[in-house]
Amino acid sequence: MQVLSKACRQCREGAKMVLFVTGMCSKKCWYCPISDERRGKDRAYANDRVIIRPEDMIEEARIMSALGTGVTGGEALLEMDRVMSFCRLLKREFGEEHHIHLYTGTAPDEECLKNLKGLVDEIRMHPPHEVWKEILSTDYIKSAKKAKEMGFEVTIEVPSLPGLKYLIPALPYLDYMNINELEWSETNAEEMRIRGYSLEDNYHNAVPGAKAWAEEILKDPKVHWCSSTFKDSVQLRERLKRIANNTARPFEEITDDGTVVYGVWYPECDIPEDLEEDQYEKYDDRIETSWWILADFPDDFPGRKEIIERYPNNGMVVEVTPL
Ligand SMILES: C[S@@+](CC[C@H](N)C(=O)[O-])C[C@H]1O[C@@H](n2cnc3c(N)ncnc32)[C@H](O)[C@@H]1O
Ligand code: SF4
Repeated sequence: MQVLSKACRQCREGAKMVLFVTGMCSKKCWYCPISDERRGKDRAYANDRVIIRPEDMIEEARIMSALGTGVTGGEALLEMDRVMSFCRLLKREFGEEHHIHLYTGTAPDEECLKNLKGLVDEIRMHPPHEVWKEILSTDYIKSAKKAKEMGFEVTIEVPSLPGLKYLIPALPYLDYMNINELEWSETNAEEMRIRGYSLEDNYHNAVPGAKAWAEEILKDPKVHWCSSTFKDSVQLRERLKRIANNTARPFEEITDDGTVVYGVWYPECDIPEDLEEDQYEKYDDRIETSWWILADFPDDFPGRKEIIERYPNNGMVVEVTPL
């Protein structure tokens, strides 16, 4: 039976915050999907929120009721002090049980692991594609052995590329292996085309054939396949639902996609007396209330009316429907 890591289980529930420590990285993986907006910039984000002060990160974790955090980048370990102080803060605020896994393209040595001990629960290494063939003679295996000895959970996570079978001998040194469906992005598109890869369709950023490369290694129960649709839809949707449950106003409806829906009325008369106070919010030019009140009783609300669907907590507007 497949064994799923704690980090992956929390991610599936939308309960893992993504902590992007820095966009800096000295490696040049041709398939790296990091966006131009983030790549090479020393700026930190908690999910999509820029971190100006550490409290921004705590606020983001709180708003989604995060049970854990995935520390990523760029190369997070280039900013060791920042990683340590962010993780320390998260553990202090949310308790030891707040599960932290850290992505790295490096093979952390003993000194680095000592710094992370007690702050990070799982080390998730990404040996670049060009070393897969000789994986057993790389520092990634040395690092995996040391990390396990020190009590970390140890995972290798790589994108699905030809040659995954070369990683099979690494499995005994690991707790888990994660194969990400190869993801197409604006920043790796040119390199993908050079290698003859194409885009599945206009709606998904998956590359056809990527699952077939993983077929053999996936027979091992330690190995987990993470599809790009899963990342784009399930993970995001579940996180939005958690944020919506914490932030939606009493008159907002939470959808199965984790968005919120409400009505907007630009009034041409006074607010009807039977509209209870917690059922609306008043602004200079408009009233926001339940969408169905405006849709079911249009004559009680003369003036322009519309239904808004948006990401929770004042997020991006998805749809505006005039009534
Ligand atoms: C983008 S990296 C950033 C963190 C760190 N620099 C590293 O390489 O692990 C995060 C994860 O994405 C994976 N990855 C890299 N390129 C990918 C691609 N094109 N599609 C899917 N996953 C990819 C890596 O294996 C790694 O596990
Ligand atoms: S190590 Fe990670 S962030 Fe750096 S180039 Fe490779 S995939 Fe991108």
